[in-house]
Amino acid sequence: MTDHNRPFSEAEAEGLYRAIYERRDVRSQFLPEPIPDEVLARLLNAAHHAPSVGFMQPWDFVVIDSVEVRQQVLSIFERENQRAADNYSGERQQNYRSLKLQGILESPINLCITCDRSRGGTHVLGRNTIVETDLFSTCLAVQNLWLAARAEGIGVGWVSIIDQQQLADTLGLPEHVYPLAYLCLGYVSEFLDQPELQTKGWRSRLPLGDLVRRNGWDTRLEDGELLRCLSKENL
Ligand SMILES: Cc1cc2c(cc1C)N(C[C@H](O)[C@H](O)[C@H](O)COP(=O)(O)O)c1[nH]c(=O)[nH]c(=O)c1N2
Repeated sequence: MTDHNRPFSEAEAEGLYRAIYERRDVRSQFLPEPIPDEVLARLLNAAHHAPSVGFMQPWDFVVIDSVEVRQQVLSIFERENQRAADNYSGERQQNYRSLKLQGILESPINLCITCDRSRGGTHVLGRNTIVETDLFSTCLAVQNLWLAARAEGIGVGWVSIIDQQQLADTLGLPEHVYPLAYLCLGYVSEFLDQPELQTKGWRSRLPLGDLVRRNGWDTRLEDGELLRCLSKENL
């Protein structure tokens, strides 16, 4: 009988950490080959095993392989991306415009992970005070899928430069269903070592030691073992 309480073997733990560290947001490296349904089903099942407030499971998965629908979503992206570029000027704007921020048509499958805000009725256990916990839960489903996809050699790119209402209309979502994540999925030519925004000089990973505080906001880690270990992790 399997002992479900045993810790992961070293190789299993390493696999999990690999998925975490080598997961990338993918926009430019998609290959057109299709994702077999069997593999897609595994990814959706990984998402479906995410934690959720009151076991609400507020997600649905809208699988989009129609080129026509994807073209409509791309148009929504293009309008919003133009507006986003207007937030910058000069060199920063040029850099922004040079970034590839979606792979809607290049990836074989787009997936909208939605959050049904009414699932489970009016009183969901744990959602009495913080009503956004249904959205948080759905984000965890996205992350489960993202990590499982990495382990399967499949890239995922999250496209959020999109007007949510226009997206909801395009997909015919009911009013109580929120389009939380629009994702592009496909096999890739490579997974980059670093976030693309970092290699393109947009923004770098922050030093972890600067982000850890103790017992309250005002106390940073000045020295000690934890800070030394965190600095090592950062390398
Ligand atoms: C909620 C949310 C929304 C977006 C993203 C992520 C998340 C979590 N990211 C991807 C983001 O840029 C990326 O995760 C970071 O740059 C870090 O890179 P890696 O994911 O580690 O490769 C993203 N990327 C992109 O090209 N277009 C987009 O619209 C978005 N939107």
